[in-house]
Amino acid sequence: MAERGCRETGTVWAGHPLLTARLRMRPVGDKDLDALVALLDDWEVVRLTAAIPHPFTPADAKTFVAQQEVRRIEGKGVALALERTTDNVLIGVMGFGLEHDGTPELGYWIGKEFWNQGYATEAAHRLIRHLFETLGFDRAWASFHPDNAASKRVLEKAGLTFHHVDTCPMPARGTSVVSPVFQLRKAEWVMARSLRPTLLVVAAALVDGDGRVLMASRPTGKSMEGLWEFPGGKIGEGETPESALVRELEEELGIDVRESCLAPVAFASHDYDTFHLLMPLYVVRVWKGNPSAREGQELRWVRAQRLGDLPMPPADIPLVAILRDWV
Ligand SMILES: Nc1nc2c([nH]c(=O)n2[C@H]2C[C@H](O)[C@@H](COP(=O)(O)OP(=O)(O)OP(=O)(O)O)O2)c(=O)[nH]1
Repeated sequence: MAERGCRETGTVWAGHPLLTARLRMRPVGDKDLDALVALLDDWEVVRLTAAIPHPFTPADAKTFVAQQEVRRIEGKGVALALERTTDNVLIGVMGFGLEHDGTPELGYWIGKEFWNQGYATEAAHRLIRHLFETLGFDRAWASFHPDNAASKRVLEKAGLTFHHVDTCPMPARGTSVVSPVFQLRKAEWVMARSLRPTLLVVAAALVDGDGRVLMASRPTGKSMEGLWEFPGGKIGEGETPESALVRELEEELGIDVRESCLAPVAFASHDYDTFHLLMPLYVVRVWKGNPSAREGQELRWVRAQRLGDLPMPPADIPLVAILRDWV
């Protein structure tokens, strides 16, 4: 490990959940016991993993959670529950350990009903950023069973490449296997990230006479579907943020807003996996027409104090506290 990030040496967890577009990642705990058994007592999920017993019982889940707490406290590694933000459902676990050679080894599994939906890649992107940016590691690696093509794809999408092969023990299967070892260096990761575009989006907090804010659900089939966002959209070529917002509000909600009625109050600056989002937020208190859902979204008027109860894109979460003061 070269330099450390902004954390003390020996710390493997910064204390705050890691957020992705669809997931909240936080240490596993007792509240996950039932869900762990439900997802892991499944031969298809565990057959290519090294250390997960089969069958997987409630006692195994208790032992796992207790062991992970000790590892985290001792600074040896952390296992993060992958919780879906829209419904708080546990979909799998991803984490890392320093036991092998002091550099983080990634490990993960996803419950069968959540396979092939991009969750592991999404979580891996976020965990790698945590390792390099927050914890200051300069390399991460992972190995996988040679029959596990899905695991290989996840690592490749997260930017890891083949490094060497190694004999890996699989204690829970009573064997060992010659496995490919993939790795990613921080310098390569920084280079790949510098190629991502910055996406300019503009959004509005429409506030009614009762101090409620209009939120829109992201429609089915779009990224982050089901999360609640501020109406708005991408700033087109030749548009100012204000002219783009006036256009978007007409297209999405059928309302007529004057540029002079847009009050800039905050902005979001957020790293998504494939782009960086820069999004000014304007408060709008005056408009013509009744907002109606024109693009398949659901609309909801929400008191500013209750905005935090809605599942939102991670970029929007810091905006909620600011809006509470404004509205
Ligand atoms: N309008 C809006 N977009 C948001 C918010 N928070 C947030 O992360 N975004 C992201 C989601 C999208 O990636 C992008 C908005 O672009 P858009 O509204 O034109 O998006 P879209 O879903 O049609 O985009 P796409 O799937 O076609 O790329 O900004 C928000 O509060 N309001």
